[in-house]
Amino acid sequence: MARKPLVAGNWKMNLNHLEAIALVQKIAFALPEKYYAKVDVAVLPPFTDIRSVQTLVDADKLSLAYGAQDLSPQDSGAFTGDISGPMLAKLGCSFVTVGHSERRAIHGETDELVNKKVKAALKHGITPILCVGEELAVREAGEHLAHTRDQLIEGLKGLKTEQVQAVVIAYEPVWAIGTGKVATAADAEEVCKSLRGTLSEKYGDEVATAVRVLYGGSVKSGNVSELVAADNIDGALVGGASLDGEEFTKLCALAAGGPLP
Ligand SMILES: O=C[C@H](O)COP(=O)(O)O
Repeated sequence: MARKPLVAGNWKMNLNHLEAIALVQKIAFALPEKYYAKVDVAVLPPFTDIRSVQTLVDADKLSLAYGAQDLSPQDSGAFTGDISGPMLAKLGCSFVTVGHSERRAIHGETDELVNKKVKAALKHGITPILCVGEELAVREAGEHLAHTRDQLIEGLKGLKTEQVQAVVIAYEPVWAIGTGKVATAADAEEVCKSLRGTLSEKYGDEVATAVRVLYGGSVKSGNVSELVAADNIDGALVGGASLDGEEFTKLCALAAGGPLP
C-alpha cells in the first residue's frame, strides 16, 4: 500500500498571529493545488495563531491542514495555562504533536503523560503525531533502536488496533534537531523501519503498512528527497525550515516527488 507523504511544519514558539497569516498566504500562493494530491501539508503554529490560520484556511478553502504542538490530557477544568483537545477540535485542528523531545526535556513529559495525550487527541478526532527519538549518548551507546521502540510501545499503550492506525509517528533524533546535523537517510531509515516492525509485531501488518512514519531533524529542501525516498520514511516533521515560506514550499514540492513549482 502506498502511503501518501505528510510534511508538517512545526513552528515551535515562533511567529505571532499576523506573521502566521503572512506565512500561510505565502505557502498557499507558492504551492499549487495539484501538489496536494501527492503530499499532505500541515502547519503547526503556536496556540495563539490557530484561530487566524483557521479563518484564512476556511475563507480561501485552502488544502493546507493545520494543528497544534501540544494538548492537555484533560478535557476541561482547573489546569491553568493548558489547552484541551475539545478546544483544538473546535478550531478545526487535524494534527497535534505529542511527546516532542523539547516537551519531554524542558517540561519533563514522561511516556505515561505522552500516552494520555495521544488518547486525548484521538478521543477528539485529532491525529496525534507521536514523536520519539534518542539523545546523542543513547545513539553512541548503540541503544537507539531499543530506546525508540520503548517510547513507541509506551506512547501507544492501551490503544485499540484501529486507533493505532490513526496515529502518525515521527522519529526525531534529539541530536539532529535544530543542529544542522541531519541523520543520514540510512540512519533514519534504520529506525523508521524498526518502528514499523514494532507496529507489525504488536498490531499486525495491515496497521504497520498503513501508519505514516515521518523523520524530523534538520530537514531542508536539500535533503528531503533522499529521506523520503527511503522505504519506511513517509514524510517529514520540519522545524526551522518551515518558517521560511519559499524553503518550506520547495520542501513540500520535493516530498511530493517534484518538480519544483
Ligand atoms: O519538530 C521538528 C523538529 O524538532 C525538527 O526541528 P528542525 O527541523 O529545526 O531541526
